[in-house]
Amino acid sequence: MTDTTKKQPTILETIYAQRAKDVEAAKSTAGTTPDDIAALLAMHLAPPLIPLVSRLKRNPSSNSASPSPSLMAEIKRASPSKGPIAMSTNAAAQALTYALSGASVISVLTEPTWFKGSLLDMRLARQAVDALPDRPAILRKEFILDEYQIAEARLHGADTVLLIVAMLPPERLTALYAYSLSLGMEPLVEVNNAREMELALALGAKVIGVNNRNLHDFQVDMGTTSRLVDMVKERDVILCALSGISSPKDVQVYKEQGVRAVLIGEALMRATDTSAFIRNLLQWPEPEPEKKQRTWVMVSGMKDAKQAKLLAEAGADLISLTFDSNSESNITLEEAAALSKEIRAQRSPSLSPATTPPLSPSPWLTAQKRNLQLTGVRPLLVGTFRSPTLPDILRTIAVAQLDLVQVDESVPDGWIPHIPVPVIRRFKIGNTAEVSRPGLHSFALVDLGVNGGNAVDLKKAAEVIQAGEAAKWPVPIILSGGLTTQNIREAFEVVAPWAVETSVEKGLAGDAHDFLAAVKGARQ
Ligand SMILES: O=C(O)c1ccccc1NCC(=O)[C@H](O)[C@H](O)COP(=O)(O)O
Repeated sequence: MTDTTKKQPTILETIYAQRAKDVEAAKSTAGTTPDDIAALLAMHLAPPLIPLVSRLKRNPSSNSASPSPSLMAEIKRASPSKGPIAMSTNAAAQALTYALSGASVISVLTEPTWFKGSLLDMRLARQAVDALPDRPAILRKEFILDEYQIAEARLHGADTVLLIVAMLPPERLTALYAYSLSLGMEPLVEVNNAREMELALALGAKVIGVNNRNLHDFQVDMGTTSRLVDMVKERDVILCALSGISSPKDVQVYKEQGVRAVLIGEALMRATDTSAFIRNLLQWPEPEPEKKQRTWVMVSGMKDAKQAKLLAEAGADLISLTFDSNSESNITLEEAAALSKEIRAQRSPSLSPATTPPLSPSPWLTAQKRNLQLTGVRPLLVGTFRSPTLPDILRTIAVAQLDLVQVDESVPDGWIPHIPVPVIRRFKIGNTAEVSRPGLHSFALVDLGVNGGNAVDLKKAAEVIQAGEAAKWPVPIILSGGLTTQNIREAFEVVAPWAVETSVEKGLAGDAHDFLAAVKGARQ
């Protein structure tokens, strides 16, 4: 017979009990014991952190006169209250979409039984956004009851963790809060009523989320946040509203009350056009369309400073010196140093204050291109290497004061982080799978593999660009090989590259000048 006097556990109590068991199992598994996790943290295997508080203060509207709240966008496949929501979600792809839509935080549910999440999801979400110039913070959204889960979170790439006041005895809450801070992570402290808010404030929490959902009975009351707003007024606290938010009206009400961030799961997971949905929900401005920039020109094989100056005056943006003893264009270190000195003395960078456009979310190569364009210094000096050693590259950069280097496939990826200037990686047209890999080379040169005059397959190069960086940004490439005064207009029409490359053959600049003139004529 069932004992009807015995109180049924709430969902929060049930999840707590299961997570306590899960933590014990993980702690007693060889390889993931607390000592193992501590050793891995001591080896600095956890990726670098970003601070939650300052990241939460930045969003696509934060420079406007009346900024809207920031977004904590949640990856939520399922939930105890709704069951399956979006089971086929790819956490990495979803994270990238959120990041490029302007989210300040990506909240990843890592609980497997009711929410169908995992630490792997969180790790992949982190990896997917890692190379973005202003990546969102990663929140481990979990039922945290033990320091072990916080250490695990940090190791797997979290910048912050959730602490639910309703679930933790006050001394546990205090200990977990302090432990999270000791690992550099300011937690998101979740409350649901005034008593819990007092506890969170007493803790000194800087980021407090009011959950509109009562985690014991699933009831969502959108007034929960509004009722607690006054308790944080005049305090150095970022107040966030969590749960049940699905319309611009919901956000507008919170904005007027001084709520600085909203955490949204289900509504985002069900949106068909996530970016448009987010912009409308938060009333963020449309991203400014990329201003059409003139196509850049790189002139390679330069050996003569006077020639370089004339070509720069004629519009060359990048002047490349070849370091390849098998090439006729090879330049010695001494010659390169002298040429570099002359070019540097002649170039006059604009000293007027930089016009810095507002930071808008964009993927890696697009951001590198934009940053280079913003330098305003022309021409930039490139060192082009064939089969170099790393010390060769480093010494040449130092002696010839190069602004960029160009390397071919012989250079291992692992060297690139050791090269102190941006790297252009040369890809042969049939072998372009890695062109848009983020976080390594800053620029991609796609070589059509044809010498001037022969027919070039422009369609293949167009496909590389259209394959898209992070799906929808055209991949900015430097198009090289077989470009002539005759086919440059067609190359612009069919491929629309960010930059094109030509070379000075046998020290004669005539062709390059003609090429630059043809580029000028062909630019739309
Ligand atoms: O969402 C649930 O059903 C739930 C049940 C029990 C404990 C926690 C639960 N959700 C966690 C959350 O706090 C939400 O995922 C989060 O605030 C986003 O809410 P929503 O925008 O309503 O998906």
